[in-house]
Amino acid sequence: HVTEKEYSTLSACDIPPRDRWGASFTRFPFLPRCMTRDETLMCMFDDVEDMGFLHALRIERNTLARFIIMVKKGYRDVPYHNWYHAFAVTHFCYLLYKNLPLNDYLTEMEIFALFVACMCHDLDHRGTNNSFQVQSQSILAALYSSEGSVMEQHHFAQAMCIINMQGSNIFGNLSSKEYQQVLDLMRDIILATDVSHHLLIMPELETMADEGYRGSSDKHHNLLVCLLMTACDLSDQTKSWTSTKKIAEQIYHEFFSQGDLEKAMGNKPVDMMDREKAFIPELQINFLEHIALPCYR
Ligand SMILES: COc1ccc(Cl)c(-c2nnc3c(C)nc4ccc(C(=O)NCC(C)C)cc4n23)c1
Ligand SMILES: [Mg+2]
Ligand SMILES: [Zn+2]
Repeated sequence: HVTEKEYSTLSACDIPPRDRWGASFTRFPFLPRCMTRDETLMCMFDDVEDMGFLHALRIERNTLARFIIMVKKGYRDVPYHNWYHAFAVTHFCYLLYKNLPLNDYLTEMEIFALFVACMCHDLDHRGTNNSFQVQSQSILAALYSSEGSVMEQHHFAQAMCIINMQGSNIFGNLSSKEYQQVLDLMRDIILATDVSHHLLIMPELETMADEGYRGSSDKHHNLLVCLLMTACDLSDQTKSWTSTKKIAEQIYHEFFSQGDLEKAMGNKPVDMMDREKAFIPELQINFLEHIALPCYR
């Protein structure tokens, strides 16, 4: 539920982002996590406005304001997968838009779907991963384990709940064809945030990088949006060392809490989630070497 007071402040004033946040706001070194919680809402609104999506997709300002507030409410207060993660990921998508010629490679609908998927991609995360859902026989595993990507299916379902709420359907003024298209894109992109999906498509991404991107290929469009989504999801790794190190601490806080839960349930956690076994520097070098660096390269 969003009160009139909450959304009216957000949708009221429109100052250009550079004037409000400074020139660094649109550059890759910008640290989105240095903003206050209230500023993140205005910043997210400015990102959408600055990309011209309000006009292009006929979104009413109050609808966008309510949507952003509902998405923020949809995140839990867990160490890493909280609202600030969603905000940092989404702002990086804006940085990609401002610093790279995305329009040469993707349609406007794909870019918009990517941006909204960034906002929603970890909705209602509990700080535990897919294997924990199955292991603990959680409600989400009961709902989704047959199709795999348990958490990612839940994140998408939560996004659809917000979209279907009166007053926050930012896709409400799209044609029925565009509406179906953007929801299909959202689903593909959010499901692609399952790290095992990224590992699966890495060979295809390397082939596409070697052979060159073909704008005429639907497959290449799909591979590129998935790659950019992962680039946004991992974007804390592209910032200053201080920031990156602080994020790693948040991540292992979540991982070790899951490991403690698994031990309490009589199960053996994987080393990276076992605070007695994990050696963070080595784990991080492996993650950066095999997943993060190849992604940005
Ligand atoms: C793209 O989806 C996700 C989902 C969840 C997380 Cl936490 C991350 C993520 N974002 N930043 C990081 C950093 C700095 N280190 C990480 C170290 C390990 C793993 C991990 O899941 N390893 C197991 C797997 C390879 C089988 C994820 C890490 N990670 C990305
Ligand atoms: Mg996720
Ligand atoms: Zn994420």
